[in-house]
Amino acid sequence: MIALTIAGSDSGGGAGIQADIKTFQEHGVFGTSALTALTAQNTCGVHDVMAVTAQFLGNQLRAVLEDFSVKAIKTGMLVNAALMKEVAHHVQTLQVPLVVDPVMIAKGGEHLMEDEAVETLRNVMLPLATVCTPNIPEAERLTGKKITSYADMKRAAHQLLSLGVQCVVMKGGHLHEKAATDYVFMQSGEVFALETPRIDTKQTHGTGCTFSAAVTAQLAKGKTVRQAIIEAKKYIHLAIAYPLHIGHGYGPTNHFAYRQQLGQCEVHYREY
Ligand SMILES: Nc1ncnc2c1ncn2[C@@H]1O[C@H](COP(=O)(O)OP(=O)(O)O)[C@@H](O)[C@H]1O
Ligand SMILES: Cc1ncc(COP(=O)(O)O)c(N)n1
Repeated sequence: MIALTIAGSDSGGGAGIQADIKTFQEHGVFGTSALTALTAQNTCGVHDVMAVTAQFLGNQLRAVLEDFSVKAIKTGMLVNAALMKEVAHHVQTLQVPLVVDPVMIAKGGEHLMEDEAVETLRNVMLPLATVCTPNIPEAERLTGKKITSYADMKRAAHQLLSLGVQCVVMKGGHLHEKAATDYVFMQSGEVFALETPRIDTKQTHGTGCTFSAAVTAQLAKGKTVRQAIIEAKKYIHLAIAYPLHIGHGYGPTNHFAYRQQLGQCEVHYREY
């Protein structure tokens, strides 16, 4: 099985392309990549960003897509509107699931996407997405409305579904302090919540990338969207629950924890 990640490089190895490829590998999926940017980054912050040109991104995508039978694709840090349009140009005719993680701001507050690119992310990338995985601030930015309750989240999800996204995973951790709950809204009208205990930790660098890469790996293996999201939730929970304790800031998650069976993870599933 082969998956493709289109994202930025994190020199610290916990987020971005590095997190994606490690996650693919841990799921038994061969990872290919197209880089949108290099970041000089560690667990303490992002020190510098160098974006590639749209032409160079296009060359990487062509090289990968003309040689490999890619079964699922994810996008992470896309930087600017020109790179988003280049990605859309290459993926829009492919009949493979696309996971769009709308990466905007790093945990340390540094911008990973130009502000004005939000419109292109919404109008060009989201209509192509099988799954979109915003956290609350990203969903607020995409919809232009504040989210402080389940009702707000539902309204925002429906706004995103109306753009053509097949499934919206609202990472609602920001609303429920005691649990890490994600709310899943499907184009079919199905809604369910996935809940795991919230781990009290600072070692959350790359959680969003890792979660969306796990969804992508599962889709590449032929799992349904629902199965992929549930398995990814287990993967990210274990990666957070058994940290590596490396770096001096917000440490990375443990990409090995799931395959090495370091612990159990019960995902509490609730239908709405
Ligand atoms: N402290 C935590 N304990 C358990 N799960 C968490 C914790 N923080 C985040 N998660 C889970 O990790 C996944 C990624 O979410 P999140 O950290 O909100 O993404 P992002 O990096 O985009 O902000 C979600 O499934 C979320 O529920
Ligand atoms: C290259 C790159 N891409 C994405 C993120 C966001 O990380 P997170 O998964 O913690 O939101 C990051 N810090 N660096």
